[in-house]
Amino acid sequence: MKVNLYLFFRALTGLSLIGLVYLGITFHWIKLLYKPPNVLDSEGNFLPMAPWSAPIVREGSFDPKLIDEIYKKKNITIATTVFALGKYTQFLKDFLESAEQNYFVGFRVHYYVFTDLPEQVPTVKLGGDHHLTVLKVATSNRWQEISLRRMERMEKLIENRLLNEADYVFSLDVDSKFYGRWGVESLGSLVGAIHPWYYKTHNEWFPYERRPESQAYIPYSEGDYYYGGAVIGGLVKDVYQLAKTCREQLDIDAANSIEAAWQEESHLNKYFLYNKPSKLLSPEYLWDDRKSKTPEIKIIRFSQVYKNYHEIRPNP
Ligand SMILES: CC(=O)N[C@H]1[C@@H](OP(=O)(O)OP(=O)(O)OC[C@H]2O[C@@H](n3ccc(=O)[nH]c3=O)[C@H](O)[C@@H]2O)O[C@H](CO)[C@H](O)[C@@H]1O
Ligand SMILES: [Mn+2]
Repeated sequence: MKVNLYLFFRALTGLSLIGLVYLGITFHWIKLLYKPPNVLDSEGNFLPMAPWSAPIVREGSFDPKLIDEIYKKKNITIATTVFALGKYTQFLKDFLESAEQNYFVGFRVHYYVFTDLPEQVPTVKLGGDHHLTVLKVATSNRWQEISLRRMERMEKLIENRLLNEADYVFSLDVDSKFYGRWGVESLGSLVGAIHPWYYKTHNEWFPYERRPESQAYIPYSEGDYYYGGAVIGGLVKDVYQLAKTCREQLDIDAANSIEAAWQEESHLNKYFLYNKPSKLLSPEYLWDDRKSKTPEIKIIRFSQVYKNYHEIRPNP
């Protein structure tokens, strides 16, 4: 009898422990450090701000004429890096032509086109005070490598040139097209764009890097927004810090033979988690042609164009 009671209590303790672990796993949101922010309000419109008082730029949050007047007096230069390696040179024409219709029209823009195929860079007529420099880089046979090496190349370009040549810098994906105004309203010291596929997703389900072995690791208990790797911007010195830090973290991962789930985008999200952007761009500034327009999107300004991954990437 005594033995049975003992066994009974042992079993009870064991089961309770299993139960607690199960509850712990199921409800790990209990451990959240803070309530994850929403992107939309109860009526389904974009909220005006992130909970650290950073504006979320969207249609209606600025007066284009007024804001242009303010910035005209500042005589600024906006550097823009764009990478087109291998078959991605085919995107340059639409990217540049649509940029010339919509991107910082009336302001000084300097595009830096990184490519392994300079002869394939199309000649596009640039508007007044828009300039373009082609920079030749080595070919790579892995798309992941091409994408993540953008951090290092941006870091070096800033070190060597941009500190003297520009005030702000944006890094943009080339497989994209401008459909609407993208202007000075997007400027800030550190700027990130909310990813079009994840702004209605709870932060537990964000595709952050979840393996603690990677420098891009973000635990399930943290995270506020999911930012797209296709748009990074800000003051030259702030973007320099970002690019340098991400490049260092990517190097550590490479030395440990680990590649984050979404390469530099994962490292960018880690950086933005602990160095919050001072301005967020709503998904108007980073849409996807494959995604139908939703009611909260009043205008699509910049969008990823459709591409057949198997045909254009050097490797699966
Ligand atoms: C919308 C968005 O946020 N997209 C991000 C996403 O997928 P994406 O599917 O948008 O990645 P992607 O194939 O467009 O590659 C990113 C960029 O790398 C360049 N490239 C890539 C392959 C190649 O053969 N040649 C070439 O030039 C090009 O500038 C391209 O725009 O995840 C990537 C992770 O690595 C990047 O963070 C992208 O920015
Ligand atoms: Mn892309």
